[in-house]
Amino acid sequence: MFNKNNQIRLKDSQNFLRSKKLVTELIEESNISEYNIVIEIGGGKGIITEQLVKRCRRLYVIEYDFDLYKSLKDKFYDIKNIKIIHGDFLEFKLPVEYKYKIFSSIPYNITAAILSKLTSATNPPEDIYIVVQREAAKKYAGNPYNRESMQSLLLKPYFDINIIRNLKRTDFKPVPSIDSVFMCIKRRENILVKKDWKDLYLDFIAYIFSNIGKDMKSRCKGIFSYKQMKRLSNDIGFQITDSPTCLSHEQWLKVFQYYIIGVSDEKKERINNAYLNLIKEQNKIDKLYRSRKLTKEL
Ligand SMILES: C[S@@+](CC[C@H](N)C(=O)[O-])C[C@H]1O[C@@H](n2cnc3c(N)ncnc32)[C@H](O)[C@@H]1O
Repeated sequence: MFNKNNQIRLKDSQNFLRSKKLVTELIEESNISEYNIVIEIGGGKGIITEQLVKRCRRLYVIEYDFDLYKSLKDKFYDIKNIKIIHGDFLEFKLPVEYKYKIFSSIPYNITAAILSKLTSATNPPEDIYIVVQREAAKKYAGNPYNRESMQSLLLKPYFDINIIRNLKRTDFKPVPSIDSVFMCIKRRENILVKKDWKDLYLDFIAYIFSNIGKDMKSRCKGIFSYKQMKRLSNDIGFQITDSPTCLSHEQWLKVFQYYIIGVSDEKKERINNAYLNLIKEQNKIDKLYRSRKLTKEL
C-alpha cells in the first residue's frame, strides 16, 4: 500500500481498464494513425499502451507511479517507437514544433489541470482522446449533453468537444463509484473567435462567470448598462433573469461581439486578467484538493 517514503502508492488510487477488446474499440473510434505522434498520460499496466504503440508512429508515455513506470519499461524494452518517461504529466514539456495527439485514460483527480494544460498550450494537441468521469465530460462539452458551463464556453471557440461513448463501471478494476465516458476534444481548424480577440474573450467569459449573482443582469453588471442588457436580451433572445448557463454557445458569441463594439475602453479594462486570476485560483484549489484527497486516503 505504501512506498518507501511512506506515501500512498499512486496506482492504489486509480481505476484500470480491464478489457483489451474495449481498448481496441476505443482506439478504432479515434483517428489515431501510423502518421501520428501520440502522448499517453499514465500508462498504468500498459493495457492501452500495447495497442496504441502498434497504431502510431511514435508514442510517449508519462507515468508518475515508479513501480508502474518500471514495469512498463520492462514490458516494452525492445519496442523502438516508444519512450516511457517517469514523472508528473503536469510538469512535462509539451511539444512545440510538431503536431501530436493525446490518448489516455486519465487520472480523474487532475482532470481540470490536465485539460487546462493541454488546451492552453502554445501548440495544443490536434486531438485529445480521453477516458474521463462523465460529470466532468458533460461540464466541458456543455450543450447538447448539458447546459453550457464556463469551461465549455472557454473552449468551444477553439475546440470541438464530443462524448463518443459511455463506459460501464465494470469496465474498470477496481469498479469505481462514478460513471465514465470516452470523449474527444478536437482542435478547430477554423476558430470561432479570431486570434487577436482570444485574450479578451477568455477574460470576458471568466469575468462574467466569476461574478456573483444568479442571472445575466447581475453577472454582467459592471460591463453592460441596464439599457444595453435589455437590448441584448431582445436582439439575442434571452431573458435578463436567465442564468448565464441558459444561453447557448452561439448566443454567447453574439454577446461577445456586442461587447467588442458596444462597450467603452474603460469598461473593457475592468475584465483585464480575469482569466489569469481564475487559473491561479483553480490551481490553488487543485493543489488543496490533491493534498486533501491524499490525506483522506492515508
Ligand atoms: C486511470 S489510470 C489508467 C491507467 C491505464 N492507462 C489504464 O487504462 O488502465 C491513470 C494512470 O495515470 C497515472 N498517473 C496519475 N497521476 C499522474 C501524473 N500526474 N502524471 C502521469 N501519470 C499519472 C497513474 O499511476 C495511473 O497509472
